[in-house]
Amino acid sequence: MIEFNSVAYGFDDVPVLEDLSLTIETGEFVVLVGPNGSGKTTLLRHCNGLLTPDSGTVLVDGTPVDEDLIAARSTVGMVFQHPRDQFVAATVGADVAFGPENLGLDRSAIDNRVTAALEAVNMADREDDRIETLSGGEQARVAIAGALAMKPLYLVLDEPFTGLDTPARRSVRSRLESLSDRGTGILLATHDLREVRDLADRVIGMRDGQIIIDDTPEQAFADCAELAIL
Ligand SMILES: Nc1ncnc2c1ncn2[C@@H]1O[C@H](COP(=O)(O)OP(=O)(O)OP(=O)(O)O)[C@@H](O)[C@H]1O
Repeated sequence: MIEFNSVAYGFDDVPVLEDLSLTIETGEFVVLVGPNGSGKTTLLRHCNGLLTPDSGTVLVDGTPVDEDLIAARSTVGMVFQHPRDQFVAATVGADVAFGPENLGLDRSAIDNRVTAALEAVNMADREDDRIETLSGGEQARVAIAGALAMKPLYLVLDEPFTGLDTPARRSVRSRLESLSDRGTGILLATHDLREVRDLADRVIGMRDGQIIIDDTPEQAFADCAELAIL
């Protein structure tokens, strides 16, 4: 379970999140929507300690994130908005191996994780490909594989469809669907609720750093239209 308890956060004393409380259950598929600047990315970055609350707490499976960053980062995988900014190596295999290598695993365990993560995103046998030669959709899937290689219980994705063409969106979407089916909790921020409405268990709508909708996809879709937050 990822828990936000009365979290407040500001940049340079400008408040962004205010008294925000939220619980995401293990295995849930939660979609986060809201206008530009409503605080979605800021919220997501608290899930694995990239940002620390000014007040309040964020807990992952009961442990405050800032008390055990390694545990939080192994449990919560993060896929950023522009996958290109996330890559640390020139080839697919080396990039996906980077996280497990930092866990100090032995080579065969690392290789197994890389193979499984690439299989999960339909990129098996592409380990030697150079990242710069991949399409946008393939890069998005490699970024997801990099997070999966840490065997996270939760996957947090910030606008994973941005800049992708239709086939690539479909492909990322179907990967997320199968991960969710296999029990990975997913928290995904998007501008386009339609894209993932049928995958979501629950939709959270934000405005001005606060949660104003927390409902089933059907109800939330209607509320988003009414509140003009999409
Ligand atoms: N590094 C930063 N320094 C100062 N202000 C920031 C920083 N990052 C975000 N902000 C501000 O915090 C507010 C929330 O931004 P955030 O990126 O969390 O919103 P968002 O809902 O993810 O927006 P978008 O949909 O455009 O990505 C905005 O007013 C933004 O300008």
